[in-house]
Amino acid sequence: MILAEGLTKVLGGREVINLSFRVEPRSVTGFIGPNGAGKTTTIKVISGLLRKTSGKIEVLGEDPWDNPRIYERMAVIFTSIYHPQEVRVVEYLKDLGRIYGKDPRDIIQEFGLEQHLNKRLGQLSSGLAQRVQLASALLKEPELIVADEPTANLDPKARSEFYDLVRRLSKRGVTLFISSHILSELEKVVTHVVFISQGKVTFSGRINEAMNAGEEIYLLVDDPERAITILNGEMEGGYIKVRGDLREIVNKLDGEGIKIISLRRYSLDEAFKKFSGI
Ligand SMILES: Nc1ncnc2c1ncn2[C@@H]1O[C@H](COP(=O)(O)OP(=O)(O)OP(=O)(O)O)[C@@H](O)[C@H]1O
Repeated sequence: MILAEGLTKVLGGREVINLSFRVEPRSVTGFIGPNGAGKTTTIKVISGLLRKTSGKIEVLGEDPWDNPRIYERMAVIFTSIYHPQEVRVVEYLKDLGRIYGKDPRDIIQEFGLEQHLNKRLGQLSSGLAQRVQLASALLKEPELIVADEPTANLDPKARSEFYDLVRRLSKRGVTLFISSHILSELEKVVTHVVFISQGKVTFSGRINEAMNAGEEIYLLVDDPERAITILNGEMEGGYIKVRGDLREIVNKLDGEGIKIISLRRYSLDEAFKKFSGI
């Protein structure tokens, strides 16, 4: 769906990205990196808003700068909605519906926008604006959605609604490429990740490969003092961090009558830090 090979972009005389990665069809791929890593620059090159400096970029099999026709098959979503603020939701969706030859009524219903149709785009809360943006993106029935920090301005409830939509779209077969640094939620929806740090890819692959790279296991137990001694672990936050075979660890605690309240292996955040040497 997206293929970058030695893709570079020079801005202000400096090479800000130099990347190789691939986005598999029907995946939900998280594009993860700290501020300034080059996510927005990469997404602008993918969207054909910026021309690459060198290397290869293919989106739906074409170079996005030379083949604007691919935009009929993809949608790009940014943190904020870039459309005339005084236009009403209903006019906006109807206009787009006319362009793409689609009746917007089903989408309006699916996205629960009926009671917001007369609001102007400039009046919408961030969550609602993001919902309208996604609804409008779907009017073209895209095969690929590229989203740059789509949840950055959203509160936790709106973020969780956004990720529910991502799951639904993914079930329909849409490929999604989503940049973010809010990893705790992205972790629940992505199938693949591309980690980027200082313009370079530090890991690219399936999420389980990224998560398996962690050797630590984090445990919340009802008797941490005793568990630390038994397992030779250390406290990290409220959790005990241990290394070793998961089954052996659980058996040892069971044998001592220590109850495990919660257990987790690794988070996307920790995987990112490990791969990026942070
Ligand atoms: N027009 C420009 N001229 C010069 N340097 C730029 C320009 N645009 C971006 N940069 C630099 O390129 C680097 C990558 O920026 P980019 O916005 O792509 O990062 P990002 O990962 O999206 O970060 P953020 O999460 O803060 O948006 C940064 O160091 C930034 O300062």
